[in-house]
Amino acid sequence: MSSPVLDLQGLTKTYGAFTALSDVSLSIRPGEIFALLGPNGAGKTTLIGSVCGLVKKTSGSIRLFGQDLDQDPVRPRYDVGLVPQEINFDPFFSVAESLHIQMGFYGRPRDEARVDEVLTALNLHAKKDALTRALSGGMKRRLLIAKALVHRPKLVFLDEPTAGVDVELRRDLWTYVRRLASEGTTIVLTTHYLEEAEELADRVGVINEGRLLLVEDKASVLRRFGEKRLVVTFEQPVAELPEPGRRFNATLSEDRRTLTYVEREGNAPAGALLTALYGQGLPISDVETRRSRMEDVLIEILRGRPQPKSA
Ligand SMILES: Nc1ncnc2c1ncn2[C@@H]1O[C@H](COP(=O)(O)OP(=O)(O)OP(=O)(O)O)[C@@H](O)[C@H]1O
Repeated sequence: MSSPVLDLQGLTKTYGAFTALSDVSLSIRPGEIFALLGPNGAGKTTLIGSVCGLVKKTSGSIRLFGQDLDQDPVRPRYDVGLVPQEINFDPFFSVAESLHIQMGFYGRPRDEARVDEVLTALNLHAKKDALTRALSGGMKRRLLIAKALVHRPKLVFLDEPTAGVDVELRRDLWTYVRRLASEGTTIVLTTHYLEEAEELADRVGVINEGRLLLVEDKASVLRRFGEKRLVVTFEQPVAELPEPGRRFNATLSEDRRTLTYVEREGNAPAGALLTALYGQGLPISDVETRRSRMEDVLIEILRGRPQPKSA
């Protein structure tokens, strides 16, 4: 496998007696979209800040593009972009000017075409000459993203990029993030919109109280921690749990009209039970299935279901 874009070993950050990050080891692969998930105060922003130079780590090592930041804290960071949680630009610059300043800040030459390209991609070109303070909240967020990307970083941190933005912008951003990743940019995303992680991520990491609990492919996490629930409603109450239901360990409601089956990894598929029930000729009035979402899965993990081996 190609060498990691970012490699953390034993990363720890303490504030006095408080430990914000505890012995975090994590490798981010080139071109992946990695979602770092966890509750408020888990340590996500502290981790990102340590890589971007906003937080001074207490111990451990950070290698960016193969280079140890203790040895060279500046050069590798030129290829990193950060979309911070908080809006932080000078209100007196125009949109275009703030992007030119950003490029200069990252040591890139002035490049009108690049600024136009990023503004167009983020649907902000019409506001090119507006002062940043005259932008709406959603436009300010687009500009934050434009600023993080204008210098063509190889690794981009998106720290809750869609907090407080409308559905349309969220969808636009997802499309854009996918495009960046398909072009080879590596993305690390934190979000409390778990649907966002479910949509975008290749892998997820779950962090809580400064400790990384799990790192795994998204599909595998959903499969292993998630479940599929099949609810079958019969037209009339049945005398007892029909035979296929007993075989599958399904349950019957008190009114004997509804059968529920929970399919977890390793169980027989819900479809097989449904086929068997139809085979019995019992009149069924409704069938409902529900698959766990990332939100359910995260709650399960944070509740401390037996931990699998991390990747
Ligand atoms: N400068 C600081 N001094 C003391 N404690 C801090 C400081 N910065 C962060 N912390 C603490 O470190 C912990 C981790 O904070 P962090 O901002 O990394 O969480 P987070 O996972 O990004 O949370 P959120 O989802 O709310 O943004 C929190 O308990 C926070 O209060």
